Amino acid sequence: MPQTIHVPVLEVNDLSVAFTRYDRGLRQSTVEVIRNLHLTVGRGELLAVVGSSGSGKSLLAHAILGILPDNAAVSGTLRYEGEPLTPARQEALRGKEIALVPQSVNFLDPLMRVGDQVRSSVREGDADAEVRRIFDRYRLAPGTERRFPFQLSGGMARRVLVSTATVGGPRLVIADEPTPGLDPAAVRETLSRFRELADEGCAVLLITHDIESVLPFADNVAVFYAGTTVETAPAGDFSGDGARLRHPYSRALWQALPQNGFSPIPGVQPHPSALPPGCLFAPRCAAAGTDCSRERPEMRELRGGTVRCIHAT
Ligand SMILES: Nc1ncnc2c1ncn2[C@@H]1O[C@H](COP(=O)(O)OP(=O)(O)OP(=O)(O)O)[C@@H](O)[C@H]1O
Ligand code: NI
Repeated sequence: MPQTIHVPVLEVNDLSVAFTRYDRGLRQSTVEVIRNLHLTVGRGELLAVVGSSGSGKSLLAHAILGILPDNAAVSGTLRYEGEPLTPARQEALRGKEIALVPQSVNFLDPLMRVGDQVRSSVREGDADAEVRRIFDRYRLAPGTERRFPFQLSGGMARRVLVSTATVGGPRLVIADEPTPGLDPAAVRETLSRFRELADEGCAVLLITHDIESVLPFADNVAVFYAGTTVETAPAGDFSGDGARLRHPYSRALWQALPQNGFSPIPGVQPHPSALPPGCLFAPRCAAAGTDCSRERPEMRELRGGTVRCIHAT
């Protein structure tokens, strides 16, 4: 028997995303908003991506799908099922094998009945039957098909977005903040659906602010800070006082939760156009020494996860 080689569904290696701005007349400046970003998601894995607003989570999703605006320059490598994810492949797979649950319900076409929107994402089989099957799965009543987006509640619109993304049987689902504005029961319900997709063999990348809600459903967590990953950890490492976490920022995020004492982190995340030298978190880090400001720490493996901090043990 040939040995099974474990290839991740998605591999992101040294990704960077920069935007070119034309300030005034011919003056042009480039701002790098994502850099040195690494992550992998495997079959059956739910990877939660957490980090504060503006840390680059949505841009990562858009880079994977190939839907960044024209003034964005991307470098690094993306691999899907072991093969480079070229723009042509992104276009061919987008909305099919690779599906996005977008951050905003405004992605629904306001002038199109929701049944038609979901139907257009069906890949094989009887389209009407597939739409009924997926609506049933996400507890959307049959009459929902004929409604327009403005006739849906926020929670229903979210479930329509999930239906659209999953009706075609994707192998990689990227959900960008799929639960804002939902009550706690609806949040758990939505997250358990993503867990189900992972259990069926899908690779799921779930972007969220709500680290606490996602933990029971996630296998691993990638922590973003100022446009890069500072740590990847098994979800179980987010527990107790956070001692098992590797990066001071992950620990700070964890300790900022109300049930963990609500200790806020002093300072703010640096703007992409004014990054500090060395470690990006150093100016806010209680454990930082002068050595932290010398160079950008490399991502390294540590205790079953990865970390970008020279002092982590
Ligand atoms: N089209 C653009 N041109 C220039 N800068 C941009 C553009 N889109 C996003 N950015 C910048 O890139 C950074 C990352 O944005 P992104 O939307 O990925 O953050 P996010 O982590 O998804 O935040 P949130 O949690 O608020 O959704 C921000 O500083 C943002 O201002
Ligand atoms: Ni976002």
